[in-house]
Amino acid sequence: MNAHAGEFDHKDTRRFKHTRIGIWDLYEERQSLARKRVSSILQTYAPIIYSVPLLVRMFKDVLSIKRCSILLPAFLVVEVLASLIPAVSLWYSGQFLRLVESAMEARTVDTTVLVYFAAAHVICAVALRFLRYSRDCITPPLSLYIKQFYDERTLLSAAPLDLPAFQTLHRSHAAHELGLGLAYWYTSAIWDTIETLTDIAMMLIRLFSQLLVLSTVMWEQQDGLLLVVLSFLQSLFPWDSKGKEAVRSLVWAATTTNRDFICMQGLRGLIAGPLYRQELVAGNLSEHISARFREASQRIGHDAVEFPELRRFRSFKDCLSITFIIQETMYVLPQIVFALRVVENPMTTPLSLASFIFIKQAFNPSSNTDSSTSKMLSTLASRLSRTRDLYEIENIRNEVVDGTEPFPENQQSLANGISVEFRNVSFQYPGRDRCALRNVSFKIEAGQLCVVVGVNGSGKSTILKLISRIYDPTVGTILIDGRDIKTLKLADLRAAMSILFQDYSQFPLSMRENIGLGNPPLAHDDDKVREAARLGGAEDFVDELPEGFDTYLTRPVYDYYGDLPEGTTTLFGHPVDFSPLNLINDARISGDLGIQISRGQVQRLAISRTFMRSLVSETESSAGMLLFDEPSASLDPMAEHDLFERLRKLRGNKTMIFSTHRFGNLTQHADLILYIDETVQEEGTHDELMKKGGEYARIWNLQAKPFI
Ligand SMILES: Nc1ncnc2c1ncn2[C@@H]1O[C@H](COP(=O)(O)OP(=O)(O)OP(=O)(O)O)[C@@H](O)[C@H]1O
Repeated sequence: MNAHAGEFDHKDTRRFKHTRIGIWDLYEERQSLARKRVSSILQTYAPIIYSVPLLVRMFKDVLSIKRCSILLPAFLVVEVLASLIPAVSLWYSGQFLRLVESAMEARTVDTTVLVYFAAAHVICAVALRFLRYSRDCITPPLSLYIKQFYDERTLLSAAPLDLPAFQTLHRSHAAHELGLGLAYWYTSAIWDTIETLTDIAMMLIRLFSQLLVLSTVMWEQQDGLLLVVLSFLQSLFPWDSKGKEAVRSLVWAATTTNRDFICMQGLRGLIAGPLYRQELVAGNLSEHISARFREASQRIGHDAVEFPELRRFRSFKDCLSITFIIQETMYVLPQIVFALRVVENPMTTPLSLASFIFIKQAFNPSSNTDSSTSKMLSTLASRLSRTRDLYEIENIRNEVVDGTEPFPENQQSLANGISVEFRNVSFQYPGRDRCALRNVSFKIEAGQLCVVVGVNGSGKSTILKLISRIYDPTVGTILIDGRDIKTLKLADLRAAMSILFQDYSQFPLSMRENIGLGNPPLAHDDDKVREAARLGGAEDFVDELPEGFDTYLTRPVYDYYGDLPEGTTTLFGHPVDFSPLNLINDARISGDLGIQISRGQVQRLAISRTFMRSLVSETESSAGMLLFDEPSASLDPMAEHDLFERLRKLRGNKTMIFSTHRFGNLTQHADLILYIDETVQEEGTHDELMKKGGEYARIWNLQAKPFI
């Protein structure tokens, strides 16, 4: 779609026409018939016209790559020469045609000239082969360097994005592709665009040079030029409508609100996604899903398809419209003109039949690939849009604005903890109507142990996310050591605290790196990594893994295999068995070979990462505040008990904030308990809140009851 975000207001019925196509709602910009025709041509060439600045930027960037500054011009020179050769060849064919015509009239032929033409033809053919060979030599390194350059550049642009910006990116069109990781194939868009652009440019050079040659050759023939121009125009514009969609406006969008179709797509994703398979099998869900899918599909009927399919199917009838019939006629226009002129002047044929056939052949769809022109252009449109997406990533700005003041002023002060104060803070997640936090105020003094408790969805995690500035409050102020959090440099703020999120993840890296990333400056220090693993309770199980700390649980690289599946035999009877390759991997890097760790072990790994930052690096970079969001959710009671013991012993005077809905282990040691439900409902120590007999006391008693 060519409309930019914000311009497309489908509710504006004066500008946009709404059509229902099966389950899809199509919104198209209204256009007059004349505009529609222009627009159909524009639609074909518009991607190039609109993208000129983007293309200039892209070529500049590519030329700035060291080796490409030579390879790209060389590639273009070879391409230009190769596309001029058909014109040279055509010139000789024209001369040859004249020779034959005069030979037929005079009944004699000059053999020297004949040999000269034959030799010229052979030289053209050899030169063309040589140029194609040169192109094949230049293309692989050129495309490789370009891909590598953009691969790195995209990764570097996406890496510093904060969470809101990244989520915005994910909601956008680009993210759909980006979701596949900053995939290598995605960055190939640049090379694909260059290749398609070159193909189109060369096709135009070929056509124009042939036009020039033909005009010269046909100059003296009465209707020669007219027929040359008519045939040329056919080649230039995508008049042919065979199998193509009906003309549509440049600005359009299609959406569906059909719940059955949406559900069907969801079920498709559920079946395809490796993440869900375990639960599908365990929950015996396959039959249910199949039945749901069939039910929904039957309800929708034949319209249960993606929009382009449905649109193509429906637009068959458009192919019978008057416009399309006129277009078809355009194809045979040169023949009609030729026939009419012959009928008009039967005695003095304005153009010989041989010349006419010659012109037709010069613009023959199969020899000039003009039938694929529109296909090339539509391919270019999609490639350009991928290229634009790629550049868009660089333009995305972080939503959490960096502060300017260093923090803390004195690094030693971190050892005594950091204070946090919320003043009338409210927060609404982007796209949500409801507040996750409403008018929250509290103060946690430096060095205090604070436990935030509350039921599911009460806003506990959100408090921690605001303290670490994953998001900024919608209203209100947060003070860190008495200073507005927004004024502090983000890097300093985050270095001064360590946070373990509830939705921690296991990175697709080795165990060592999974832990080491908690504190990158110390990641190379094996002793520190091991110590962090011990404190986080991960050391024992990591040691038992096949490669110990070098083990990868998920292999981040895919292997590629031939087309014959494992277990079959080749034509010569050799069994196809890829297991030796697996063994190589087994020795080097395990991943995806059946190694799985439990959820609790993944949590221990994440805790070890937090320890790496907060406790191991006492001297190098000390964190003054430790934030833990449900750190023991997947731990067994022993592990939970040990973890809290270790944490309390190691924390010294640092501020520690826990979020939990399990009250027992921690709350009794807390200096401050915040009972949250959208806002602070109760506040105090365990004894104070028990005495108060409010909601905290009620839930505590509820949890303690089975043990008393
Ligand atoms: N990324 C998000 N986008 C939109 N809404 C969110 C997001 N994260 C949380 N919410 C919503 O904000 C509210 C508070 O969520 P929060 O995660 O802070 O609760 P919690 O008390 O930590 O819950 P739990 O005990 O289940 O972890 C909930 O209604 C939740 O649905």
